[in-house]
Amino acid sequence: MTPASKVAGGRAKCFTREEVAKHSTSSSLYIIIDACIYDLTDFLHSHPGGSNILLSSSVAGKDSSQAFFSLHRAELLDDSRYSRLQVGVLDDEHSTIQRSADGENSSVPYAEPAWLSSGNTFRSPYYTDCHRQFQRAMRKFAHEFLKPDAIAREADGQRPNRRVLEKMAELNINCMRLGPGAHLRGRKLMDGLVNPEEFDYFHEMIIHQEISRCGPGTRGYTDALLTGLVIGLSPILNFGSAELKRKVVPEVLEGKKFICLAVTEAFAGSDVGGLRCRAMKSDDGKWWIVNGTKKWITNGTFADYFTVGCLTGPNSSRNFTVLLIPRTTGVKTRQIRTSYSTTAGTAYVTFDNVRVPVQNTIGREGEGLFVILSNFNHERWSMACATGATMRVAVEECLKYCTQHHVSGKPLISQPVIRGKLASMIANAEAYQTWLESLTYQMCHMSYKEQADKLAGPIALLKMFGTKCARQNARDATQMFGALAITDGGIGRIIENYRRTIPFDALLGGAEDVLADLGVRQVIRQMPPGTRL
Ligand code: HEM
Repeated sequence: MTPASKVAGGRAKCFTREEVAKHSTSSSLYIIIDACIYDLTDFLHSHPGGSNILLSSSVAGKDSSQAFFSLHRAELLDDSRYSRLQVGVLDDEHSTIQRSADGENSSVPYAEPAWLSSGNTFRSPYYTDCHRQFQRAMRKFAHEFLKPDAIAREADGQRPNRRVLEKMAELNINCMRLGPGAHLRGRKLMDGLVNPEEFDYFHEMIIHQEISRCGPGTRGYTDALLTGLVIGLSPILNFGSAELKRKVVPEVLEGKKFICLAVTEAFAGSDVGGLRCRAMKSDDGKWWIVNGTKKWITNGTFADYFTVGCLTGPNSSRNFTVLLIPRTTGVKTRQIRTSYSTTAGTAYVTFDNVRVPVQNTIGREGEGLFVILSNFNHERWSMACATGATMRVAVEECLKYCTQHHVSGKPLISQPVIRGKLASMIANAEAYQTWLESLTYQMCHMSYKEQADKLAGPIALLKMFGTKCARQNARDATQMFGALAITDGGIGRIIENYRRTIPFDALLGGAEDVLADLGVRQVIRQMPPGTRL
C-alpha cells in the first residue's frame, strides 16, 4: 500500500522530513509513522499514553515508526478515529509496513497450517483444489461477515447478528458443520463451490478452523456462532425418528430456531454416570415428565430446543435416554457469567415437570449413552480443529510482537530465551495439526458407527494433546507479552483473550484429564490378551 492511498478524502499532501520537523510543539504537532504524516495537535491531550510522550524530543516532528509499532497494533491506524489524523505523506518515500491484505492468508511463517503456507510450497496428500478454493471462500466470508460481528458482540455480549446467521444458513455453512452425509443432499454448498457428494471432513475442518480464527481474541463469539447447533442437532440427525427430523432439522438449519446440547450438570460436570436429571413416563405412556437441572449449556439462553440426557429409571447407564425438549412450560434458562463473553449464551437450565411427547425420544429408550458418546466424537473433533487454528493465531501474534517490540534498543527476538519459546510453540502447532489431519483422514474413510467404535480413544487423546499444547503456548505467549497479556485492549489484546479463554477448550467437551483417561482405557481394552514383555 502506498501511503498516499491511506489519506482520507482524496489526494495526499506531500511533506519533506524538514517540513514535518517544524511542527514539534503543542500548538502544532506532527509525527511520521510509516511514511505517513499525522497531525496530533488536537489528539495530544486525549492520547491514552499521555501527552508528554508525544511532545518528547525523540517523537515530536520526528519519524516515530519504531516507537509506535513497539507499543500499538498496526490496525489502530485503520480505525476511523485515528486514520482521520493523517494529513499527508512523505515526499518520495513509501510505506514499508506489511499488512496482511483483508481476508487473505497470512504470509507470516507458521501462521497457517503447512498446506496453506505461502506459495503452496508444502505438498499435502489430503487437500485437493476443491479444498483450497473452499478455504479461500471461507476465509473471505469470515473476514467480511463474521469478523466485524465477532468484535462487536464480544464487546456488548449480545447474540450474533441475525443477518450473519441468515447468511450462514444461505450458504449452508451450518449444515456443513454437521459433517458429510444425507443432510447435505440437494443443497447448494457455499454457492455451489463443492458438491454434497464431494464434501468431506477436510471441508468441515476448514469451516471450523476459519470460524475460530475469524476475529482473533473473540473466543466467546466462536461459541455464540451456534456451537449448540453443531453438538445439539447431530444426535437428531443420527438417531432421531424421521418425523422428528422432518420437524426440527429444516427450521434449525435455516437459522429460524436455535438448539443446544444439555448434558452437563452442577452435580456431575461431564461425568455422564453421575447425572440426576430425570424423565418419568406419564400413566398413559404418552409423555415424559422431566425434572432436573443442567449447567454450562452453550447457547442455552436463546435456545428453542434442548437435546437433553436424562435418567429414565434407577441410576444406571442402561437407564439413560436422550430427549428433545422444546422451550415450553416448565423450562427456564438463566445466563451464567463465565470467563468469556456472554455472547455465547451459556445457561443454567431448569426443567420443572416439563411434559415432553415420547415421540421426542432420540434413539431408543435406555440407549442414550451410545447416542451421547458417539456424538462426543464429532463434538471433540470439531473443537480439536478450532484449537489447532487458534494456536496458529497465537504463533503469529508472538512472531510479530517479538520482531517489532524493542527492549533496551534490541528487538525481543534477539533474546535466545524468546526464540526457544517460539520454537516450542511452533513445534506444538505443527505436531498437533499433523495428528489432526491424520485422524481426519481416518474419519473420511469410516462410517459413523466405525468412528464411534474405533476413534473415540484417539480423538479423546488428540483433543487432550491439543489443549495441552495450546495451554503451554498460551503460557509462553504470556511470558513474551508480559503484563500486556493481562491487559484488556492494546497490543496484547489477542493474547490476553487467548490466555483467558484457552481453558474453555481444555474443559468443554470433556476435561483434559477425563479425555486422557478415556483414551488410555480404550487402549487397555484393545491390548491383546496374554501380552507380556
Ligand atoms: C497516530 C499516533 C498515535 C495514536 C493514534 C495513538 C493512540 C494510542 C491509543 C489508542 C492507545 C491506547 C492503547 C492501544 O489501543 O494501543 C495508546 C497508548 C499509548 N501510546 Fe499512543 N498513539 C499514537 C502515537 C504514539 C507514539 C508516537 C508514542 C510514543 C513514542 C505513543 C506512546 C503510547 C504509550 C506509551 C501508550 C500506553 C501503552 C500501554 O498502555 O501499554 N503513542 N496510543
